[in-house]
Amino acid sequence: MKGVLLDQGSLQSSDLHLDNLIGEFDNFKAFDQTLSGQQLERLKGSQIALTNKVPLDRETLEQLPELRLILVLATGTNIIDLEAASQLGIAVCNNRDYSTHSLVEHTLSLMLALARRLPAYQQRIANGDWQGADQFCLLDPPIIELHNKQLGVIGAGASGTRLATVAQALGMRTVALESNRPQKTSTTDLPRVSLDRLLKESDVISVNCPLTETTRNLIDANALAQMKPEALLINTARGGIINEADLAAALMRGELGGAALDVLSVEPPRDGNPLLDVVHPNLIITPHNAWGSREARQALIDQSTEIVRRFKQGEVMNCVNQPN
Ligand SMILES: NC(=O)C1=CN([C@@H]2O[C@H](COP(=O)(O)OP(=O)(O)OC[C@H]3O[C@@H](n4cnc5c(N)ncnc54)[C@H](O)[C@@H]3O)[C@@H](O)[C@H]2O)C=CC1
Ligand SMILES: O=C(O)C(=O)CO
Repeated sequence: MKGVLLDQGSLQSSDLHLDNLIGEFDNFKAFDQTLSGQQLERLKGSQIALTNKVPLDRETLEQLPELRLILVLATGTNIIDLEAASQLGIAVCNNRDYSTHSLVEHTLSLMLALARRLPAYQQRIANGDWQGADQFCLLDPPIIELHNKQLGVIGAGASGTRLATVAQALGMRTVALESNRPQKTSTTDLPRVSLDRLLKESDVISVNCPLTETTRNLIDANALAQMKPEALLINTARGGIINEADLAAALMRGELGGAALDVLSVEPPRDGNPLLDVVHPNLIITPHNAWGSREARQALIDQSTEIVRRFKQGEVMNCVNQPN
């Protein structure tokens, strides 16, 4: 079995054990980075393509008759043309629940930093405001206490439910918007609500769903207008779920309490992004590294190894499409 990993550099794998994964292949080749247009030449003759964020479109897949499996080294599979893969009989598998602790710890940091207005206070100290103050403390801008506030999670899967549990420990009420059947989230602690109710009633909103044609631009100008003026919005899922121009405009008009984003619609944002130009006292942007603890990255490699091992035995684990 020949496998090609297109973007090993994205894993920062020097502190990881890759031997078991590589050992599953007769022939394994890894590239640090694969630029647009290089996918076809690199994947020719391989049965398994491994990719974290290198896209695989229909045109490329149609020219890879030997490809049997695309193993996405991530949970989000929006970089793959799933319909084309299905039609061409190529299975697409993802990694599940590998980074939940890392992602939720990151999201919690963002939520607390927004509520405590850490970016604004850091800036005020850098400006010398505390040093020259009349009183022993600064209390402007106002601090939000999360206890008794409502967290609304969009997507009650691995990360959304874990985040809700952690938020409950802070004394937050939690609700969820979830498209799946009610098994995972039928507890009274995480009642399901409509998008309208979640937007109108939540003090903190966290996006934890995949980017699909249904969720693209889910949070647009209309959705932002429904949110409380002091609401905090966090997105650790995918950039395209929030309309970035609409969010930038809402922030600049002062219509939102703050926002924290770990993901942008184009990454890295080489050509800029409307949100990178926003000057706002309560905006935090992190470089898509919520998943990136060493533990999570090793779990990703270990789960991928298991997927390849089972695939060789004829079982398709974590399949996200319906290959013909
Ligand atoms: N920033 C980062 O480092 C990371 C980002 N992610 C992103 O976060 C997303 C969520 O991750 P997990 O919670 O682990 O995935 P998951 O698959 O366990 O949960 C996603 C949930 O969203 C639900 N969902 C799908 N469409 C929906 C819709 N239209 N409305 C409401 N709910 C919907 C699903 O039914 C599922 O329960 C991933 O798809 C990925 O794009 C995941 C890991 C790390
Ligand atoms: O797992 C994911 O979906 C991520 O975005 C991390 O690469």
